[in-house]
Amino acid sequence: MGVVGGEDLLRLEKMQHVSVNGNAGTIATAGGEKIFVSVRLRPLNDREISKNDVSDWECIDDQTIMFRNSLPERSMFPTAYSFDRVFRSDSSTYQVYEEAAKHVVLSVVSGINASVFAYGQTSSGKTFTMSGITENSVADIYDYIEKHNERAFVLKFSAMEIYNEAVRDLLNSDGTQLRLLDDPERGTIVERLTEERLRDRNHLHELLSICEAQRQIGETSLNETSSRSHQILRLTIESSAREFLGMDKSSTLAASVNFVDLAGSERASQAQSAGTRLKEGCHINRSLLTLGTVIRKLSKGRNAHIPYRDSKLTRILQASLGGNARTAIICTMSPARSHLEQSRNTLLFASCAKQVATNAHVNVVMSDKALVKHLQKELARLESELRTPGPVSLTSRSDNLMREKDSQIRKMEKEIKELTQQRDLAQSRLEDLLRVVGDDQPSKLWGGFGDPPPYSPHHPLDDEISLSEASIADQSLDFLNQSQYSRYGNSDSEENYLFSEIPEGLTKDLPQFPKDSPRSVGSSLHHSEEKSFGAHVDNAEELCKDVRCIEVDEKVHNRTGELNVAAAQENAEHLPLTRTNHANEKTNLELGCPVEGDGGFKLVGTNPKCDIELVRTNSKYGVFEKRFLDVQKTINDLVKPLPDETSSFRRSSLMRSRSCRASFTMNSSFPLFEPEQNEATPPSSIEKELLEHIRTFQKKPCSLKYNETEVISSTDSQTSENGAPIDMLKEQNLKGGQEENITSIQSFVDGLKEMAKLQYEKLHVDGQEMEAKGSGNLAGEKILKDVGLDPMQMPVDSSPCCPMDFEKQQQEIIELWDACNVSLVHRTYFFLLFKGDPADSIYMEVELRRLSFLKVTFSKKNHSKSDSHIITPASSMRALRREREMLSRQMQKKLTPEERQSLYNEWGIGLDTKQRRLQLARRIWTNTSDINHIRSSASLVAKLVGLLDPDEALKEMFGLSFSPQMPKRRSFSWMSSVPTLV
Ligand SMILES: Nc1ncnc2c1ncn2[C@@H]1O[C@H](COP(=O)(O)OP(=O)(O)OP(=O)(O)O)[C@@H](O)[C@H]1O
Repeated sequence: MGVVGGEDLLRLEKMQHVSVNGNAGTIATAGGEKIFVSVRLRPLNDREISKNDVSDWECIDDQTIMFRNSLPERSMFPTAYSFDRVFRSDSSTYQVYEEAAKHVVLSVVSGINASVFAYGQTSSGKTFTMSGITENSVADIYDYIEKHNERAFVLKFSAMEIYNEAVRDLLNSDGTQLRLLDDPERGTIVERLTEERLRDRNHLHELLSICEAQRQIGETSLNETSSRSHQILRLTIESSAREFLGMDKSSTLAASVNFVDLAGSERASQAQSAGTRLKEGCHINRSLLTLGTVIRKLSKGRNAHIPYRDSKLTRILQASLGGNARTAIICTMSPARSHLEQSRNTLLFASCAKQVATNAHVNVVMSDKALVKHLQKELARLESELRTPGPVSLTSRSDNLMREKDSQIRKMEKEIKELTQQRDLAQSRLEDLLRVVGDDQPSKLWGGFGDPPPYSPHHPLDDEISLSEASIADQSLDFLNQSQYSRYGNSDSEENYLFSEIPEGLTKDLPQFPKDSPRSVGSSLHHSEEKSFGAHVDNAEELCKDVRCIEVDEKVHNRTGELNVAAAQENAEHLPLTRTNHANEKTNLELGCPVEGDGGFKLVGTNPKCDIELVRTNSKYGVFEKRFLDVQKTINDLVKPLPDETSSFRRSSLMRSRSCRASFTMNSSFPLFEPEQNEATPPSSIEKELLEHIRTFQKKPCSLKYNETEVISSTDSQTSENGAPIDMLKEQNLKGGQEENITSIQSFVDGLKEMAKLQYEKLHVDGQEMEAKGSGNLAGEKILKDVGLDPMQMPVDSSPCCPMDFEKQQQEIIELWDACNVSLVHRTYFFLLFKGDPADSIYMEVELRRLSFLKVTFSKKNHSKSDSHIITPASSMRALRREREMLSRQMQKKLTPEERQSLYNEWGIGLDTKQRRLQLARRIWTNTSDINHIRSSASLVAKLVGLLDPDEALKEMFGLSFSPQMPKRRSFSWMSSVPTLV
């Protein structure tokens, strides 16, 4: 872009058009214009040279600055950054001015606001650069004025600094703090700021010297004359044509140019600041952080809230950053290796700034005289309109209009009322359903429906972090990292400003690496003072991944909310709902409890306690109990001492039961196993018979149910996706035409019991036949064949429940849980419940098969997108992540700070790191090969979810403690365990 010359000015003036609503108007330039961003590298200074520091940065061309990978361990980092212009360390300030600032600065003479900023770490050369820029600008502006006698120019100058978040007038030495006021037309203005009308350029130079003298300077270990404040020098130029040249002579162009020399970001540790310097550093870093946030948000577009008001600096510079101004930012940086991280932060800031577009206008000011003239003309036009009689008198026309409008308004009001009622109703239903589907994060679910809460620099998750001033100074100086941390993990609200907010241009400009490569560009975002760069890469990668997930997550979250609702609705439709007592319903639903109705229960709790409660409070519990006792009796009958002579018969009964167990898991009401397993092991005739029988009673309403209603307990929810297993099962049932088959552990156990009964009957019949034929052994063998097992392959003592087998199975299950992203709460329950008791064998086996099936399903990757109820690896992963977030919140609620601290120590989480709770939640249940890790994980989760008496609660959860009279399962042989199992 060239310098605005006299011809440009004339052209602009010809374009003028003036708003009639005020005495100031604007003419838009063509579309938004991006901030012009340049980078200036300074030479190594004496201090750096004396410390044998080396230069790590090089400008490889006019637009690209590159990090020289002289250190092998840093070779993984992205290295190249492109900007509008980059300047080598030997570039002169004049060159910088000419190529990076002049075109912006001189817009001011055309009535366009302009701003030039210097941004960079302390001692990087901001003041050095800005004083040269200001000087050259003043010279050029005055040269321009002198060459354009046809216009009369009025120049005014004001100067301020923001020191420790207080605004001070640099042209007034009384040091009073100035207030900021909001002017509807002019934006933020500084009250009582001195504005000197300039006589000539010397006058301006004098004032500049005063400012220099007034500005807060302090010595730090990095800069002997470090600027401790942000300085804003403002030159306002008004111009009007001296002679009438065919344009409206009475209008004036007015614009300001700001020269902004920001204070430098600094690490307290590096600057070795203390006391006053440290306090200054904190203020500097904080305001720079806000500036970074504003720039970053602007770089993403203007739809989001831009927190200009979070600092005085951004408030004052609002127009320059995203409004009516043409802006150039010069980022200064040291090439020294010791400042590597700071330099990278500067480049990231610059990359963001590059994406920001401003919307500069030509500002035209009308004189009062011209305005009066314009208004008079307008008045005359309106009067003449009034005087002209139309076909309908004006009064009656306006009356009609009024009536029409009134009726429209009434209609709309009615509509609004109806819609509001509908909305409220829908909302309350939705709320209920959301609670019902069991996500314990209502706010999170709702969060997606509204705006995210306003940004707060102090994130709730940071609440455990007590920062010393020094650490604030350090931590706040990295605008990107800081914002990442401050938002990271807050799934309740916004958590989404992380990697996604890195300007696209940056990635474009950087070397492209494979997505999964540690070279991924995102790695450049993360930074932590204490850690090595190598470590940053890993962390940043992880962080960026998370960031992506979180971003996706929020969308997904809303979607999940919808799905859950849909799922709940669907489930509700398929459940035998009965009339409900609405007064109780609300509370029960809130508790995640089933709701008792007149004739049964309206289900759908996720709270295990409520499921238990259901059984106990059910008016038909007696029926349930009787039913149970019947089954139990049947079972006992089944395992009554069998005829002595038939030890093989005993064996075969065991084998049958095992075989049936297997076939049950394949074909019974646990449809997860249906397709695959059938192919693998075709059912034998007896199995077919049993299965047919099971299907029949499943189709018979409530034949196995203890009541008219069905219960889906939380134990059904065996992956993290709330409600998903139910959906999945239902889906499959529907496909298989078994619509009424609502599966639960409860019904699973019921099925087992029923099978046992069938077996017993079958055995009884066979036994009789056998007796009749006098060949018991043969009958035993027949049965064995019927169930598809070869007695030779199944020695009687081959119980899978010997400790070795149990551990093997347990390990397998743990691995599969991990692979299938199974809910941590489910894992915990299961793990704590099944500890190697032989009686657990069948449950272990079922779990193993269920998980194997799930894993196979996951690996198929053929879920149609419309199958929203099917669990996919991605959906279960998301749900697992939400569960971990929930657990991290539970840590805050359930653990004392001391307990947390000891856990952090135990789990190797640095006490000075951020998001410790989340870190911990993310670690649990991850090391599948370490049983101690698994134990600790389970015990922690149990504590967090309030599992006070695991032994008691868990058994009920898994439907094992039906019988109050049954003692703790302590059966030590597989044989004796059979009755209790089936
Ligand atoms: N491009 C350059 N060429 C030569 N010397 C430079 C250059 N940039 C800066 N310097 C020197 O480096 C020192 C620090 O510069 P300066 O005071 O401008 O840094 P700063 O970024 O304004 O620091 P602070 O934020 O602490 O105020 C000064 O002595 C200055 O003369």
